[in-house]
Amino acid sequence: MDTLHRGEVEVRNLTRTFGSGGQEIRALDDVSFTIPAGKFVSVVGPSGCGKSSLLMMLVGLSEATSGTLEVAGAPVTGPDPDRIGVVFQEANLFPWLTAGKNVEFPLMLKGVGKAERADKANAALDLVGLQGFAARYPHELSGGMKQRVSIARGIVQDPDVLMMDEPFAALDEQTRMVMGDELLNIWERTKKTVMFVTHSLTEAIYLSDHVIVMSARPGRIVDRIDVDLPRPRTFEMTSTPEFTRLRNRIWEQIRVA
Ligand SMILES: Nc1ncnc2c1ncn2[C@@H]1O[C@H](COP(=O)(O)OP(=O)(O)OP(=O)(O)O)[C@@H](O)[C@H]1O
Repeated sequence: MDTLHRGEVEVRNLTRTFGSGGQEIRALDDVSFTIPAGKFVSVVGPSGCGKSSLLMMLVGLSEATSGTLEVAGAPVTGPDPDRIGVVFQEANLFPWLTAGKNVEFPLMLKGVGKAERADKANAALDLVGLQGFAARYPHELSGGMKQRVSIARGIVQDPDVLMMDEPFAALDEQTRMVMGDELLNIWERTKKTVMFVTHSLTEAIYLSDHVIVMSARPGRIVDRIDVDLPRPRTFEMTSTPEFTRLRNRIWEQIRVA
C-alpha cells in the first residue's frame, strides 16, 4: 500500500468481548474505521459503548477478541510510546517527581541519556506552554497544568499518533475550553494524528475534522461526521447554525443508539 495514502489508524472488524461462558459482555461489535494521517478525529457515544476499550486496544494495553488494529503502518502488539502517545483523563503523574522528571520518565525507561532526556522534556513542556515549570512538583500545579504535563509526557517521544481518553473531563469548563484551543495549537504545530475520546458533543465538533459516533453496547459505529468548519476554530462558531446542525445530528444518533 502507498504509505502516503495509508490511514494512520486502521481498525478492521474489531470485536471485543469481556468475560466468558454465560457471563460474556460484548463491548464492541464489528468496528471498522480509518483515521487518515494528520487528522483530528473524535469518538463519541453513550456511556459504556466501548470508547475506552477501543482506545486501550489501540494503545496496546488490551487485546482485541477479533479483528485487526494498525497504527502508523504497523499492527499494534503492545504499548509503543515511540509510535503511539497516550493521555488519560487523570494526569497520573508521579507526585514525588517534578514536572520535568515526569515527562522524562518514559525516556528514562528507554535508557536515553540524562542531557538528551532533559532537552526533550523541556521542548515538550515548551510545546504545552509550561516553559519554566520543569522544577515544579505536581502538587504545585493546577489541574489544567497537570494535564499539560501529561500531554507533554505523551508527546515527548514524538509519536505520529496521539490517543486521548477524555483528557479534559476532570477540568472546569473554562479550563477545558482553553485546553481545547491549546491542544489544537499543538496539533497544528506537530501535525500528529489525534484520536480523541469525549462525552462532550460540543468539544468533539469544536476540535475535530471528523466525529465517529458509536451506538450503545455493543458498540458499533452508527455515523461518521465530517466537520467542515474553517480553522482556526473560534468560540463564536459554537453558536452558528452549522455547529448546531452537527450537534443535533450526533445527538439524534446517540439518543436512538
Ligand atoms: N475489564 C472489563 N471486564 C468486564 N467488562 C468490561 C471491562 N472493561 C469494560 N467492560 C464493559 O465493556 C463495556 C464498555 O466499556 P468502556 O469503558 O469501554 O465504555 P465507555 O464507552 O468508555 O464508557 P464511558 O463513556 O462510561 O467511559 C461496558 O459495559 C463495561 O462495563
